[in-house]
Amino acid sequence: MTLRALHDAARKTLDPVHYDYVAGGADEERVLSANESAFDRYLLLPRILCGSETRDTTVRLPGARRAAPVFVAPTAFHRLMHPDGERATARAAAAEGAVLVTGTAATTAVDAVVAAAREAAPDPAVWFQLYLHPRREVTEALVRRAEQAGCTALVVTVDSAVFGRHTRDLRNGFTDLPPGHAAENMRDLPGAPPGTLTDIPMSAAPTWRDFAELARMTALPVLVKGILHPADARLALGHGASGVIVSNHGGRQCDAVPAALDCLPAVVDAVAGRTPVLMDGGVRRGSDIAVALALGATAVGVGRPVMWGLAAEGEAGVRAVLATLRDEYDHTLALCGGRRNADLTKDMVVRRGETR
Ligand SMILES: Cc1cc2nc3c(=O)[nH]c(=O)nc-3n(C[C@H](O)[C@H](O)[C@H](O)COP(=O)(O)O)c2cc1C
Ligand SMILES: O=C(O)C(=O)c1ccccc1
Repeated sequence: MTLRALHDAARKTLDPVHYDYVAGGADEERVLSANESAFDRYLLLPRILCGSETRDTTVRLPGARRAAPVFVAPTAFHRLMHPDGERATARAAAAEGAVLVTGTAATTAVDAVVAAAREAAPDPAVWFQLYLHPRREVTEALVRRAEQAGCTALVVTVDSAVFGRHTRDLRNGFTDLPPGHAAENMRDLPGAPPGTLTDIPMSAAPTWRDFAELARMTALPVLVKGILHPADARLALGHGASGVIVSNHGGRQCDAVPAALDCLPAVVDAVAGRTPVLMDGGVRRGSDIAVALALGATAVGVGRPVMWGLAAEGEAGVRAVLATLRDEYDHTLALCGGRRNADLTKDMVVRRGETR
């Protein structure tokens, strides 16, 4: 099954309101389309007669060596996609050797997510995504839940001082989760009772002080997700971040920002090798992974494709998405004369219409 076929199958099986929730973006959905079309503006310039019969696509990330430079980006409410929800995603990611970033908005508690991953592989890598909460004790309780569950890194999302205006959800009147579904990690924590789309309180004015405080709360590596400006990448390093994720939240927050891929090179320059630079947004095929790596990314995240695989075929569908991306990437690497990820360098990408 190709990613496109899984997307079509998901669209057919899902409640159209839930399909729209995942597919949609903010406002006029300009950034949503820009993320994907940015990849069409870059082309690969392969090197020849320098390849290898077998390639090493493994990647070293904070707290984990993984099979391929692809991770599952944090997305909310997997049980809206499939009854097995996050457990299926966790088993699939672990079996395929990919990092799973599970998050505060998961419909399965983080300890159950890590337990499911461990059923599929002895040494999975599950990271936990959270927001800076208005109340420090809520943030701290989530950090302890993630640590106790066995997560190996934290991801703090910093592009969501306010919820994005999701046009399709507003049009569809989608505000509450169906009965029996909730943001399980929020259970028994102060704040609104779980059950609505927006019941995860987020600080409306988070600061670097709050971030640094969180980083000091834990011995786990902490990555910052939602960096677009190179100066913020430098600040992240100065405040104890173990990695940055260039992301515009899949076009679901500010609808007037550049494509994530277009923000990558300046962040890579600013970080200058001091920490891994991850990116997400619009990655749909193996050659997209190769382009992002050539532009300096250590690994790329996928959000919606995983949701479509989950909706279409549960665990098998997520495995198909991750395996397809890895195979396509390995194939592209071979065609570019690469033996390992680091062989993809900046001189091997050109803008459409240009050559070296
Ligand atoms: C349905 C949905 C829910 C999301 N929920 C979260 C979330 O809870 N936390 C977060 O940091 N990012 C969230 N994101 C953003 C993703 O982590 C990621 O940045 C984005 O989906 C990447 O773009 P892609 O879908 O084009 O791969 C969500 C994205 C989608 C589509
Ligand atoms: O939908 C989203 O993009 C998202 O990030 C989110 C976060 C918390 C609760 C629900 C959705």
